[in-house]
Amino acid sequence: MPRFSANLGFLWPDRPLLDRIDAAAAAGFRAIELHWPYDVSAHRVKDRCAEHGLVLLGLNTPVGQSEKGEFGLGAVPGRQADFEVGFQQALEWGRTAGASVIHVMAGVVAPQEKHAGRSVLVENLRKAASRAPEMMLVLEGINQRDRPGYFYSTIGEKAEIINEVDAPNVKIMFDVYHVGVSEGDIFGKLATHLPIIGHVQIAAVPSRAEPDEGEIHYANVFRELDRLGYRGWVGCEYKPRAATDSGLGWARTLGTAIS
Ligand SMILES: O=C(O)[C@@H](O)C(=O)CO
Ligand SMILES: [Mg+2]
Repeated sequence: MPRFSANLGFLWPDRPLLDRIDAAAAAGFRAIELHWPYDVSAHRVKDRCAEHGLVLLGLNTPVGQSEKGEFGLGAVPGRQADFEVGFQQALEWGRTAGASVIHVMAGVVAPQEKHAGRSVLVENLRKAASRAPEMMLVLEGINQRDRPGYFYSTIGEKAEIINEVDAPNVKIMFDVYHVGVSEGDIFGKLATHLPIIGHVQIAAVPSRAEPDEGEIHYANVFRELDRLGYRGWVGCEYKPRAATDSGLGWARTLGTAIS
């Protein structure tokens, strides 16, 4: 069965980041992943993870100007210089904290700019990948219902970009929730793209709650990941229905364990 990581962007939202790390350890998680931890000291996060023996996986590049609707800058024409600054910030924070993964966020791109956005993203990724050879850079499609206009929502689009970038440390973040909402055929896509899948995330479809309700039977997804030989982490990136701890029973219901 998979190894689970607690996504502290969504789990234990009622407490500060360092307390969320304590909570993840107390719940039995052996790894954590973050969204945008930049207002917390990377040294303190590193120390707190070390206290609990937790692996810190990764974080996201900054969103840019969220008040203007930006949600990442990787594929946004004209914002290359700001992307570089943001990537450097993610890299420095991640290196200091001991992370090994950076989710390079592509961003929202107008339909008429998509063609240019693709070249921008490929170029940005090539530079980023060579600047951070020890990090795995992951690309995630976000479904159009949650984030209209996001640069990509399908696994195929990301696979094409990765092929074009042609760097060994650029991979897919396969968020089963987004794939389920956007296109389905989870097993087919896992099998086709397994060699370039660097990280997996889960949540119920369509609610994005604990992975024990809705359209996807996650016990089967976990078995399929095992059958395919996936050896990476599975990030629990769901929005708890109520208190995070009271919802953790999903693991036992699905025949697995958090740790
Ligand atoms: O799926 C998501 O939304 C996240 O993985 C993310 O990093 C951006 O919000
Ligand atoms: Mg995700």
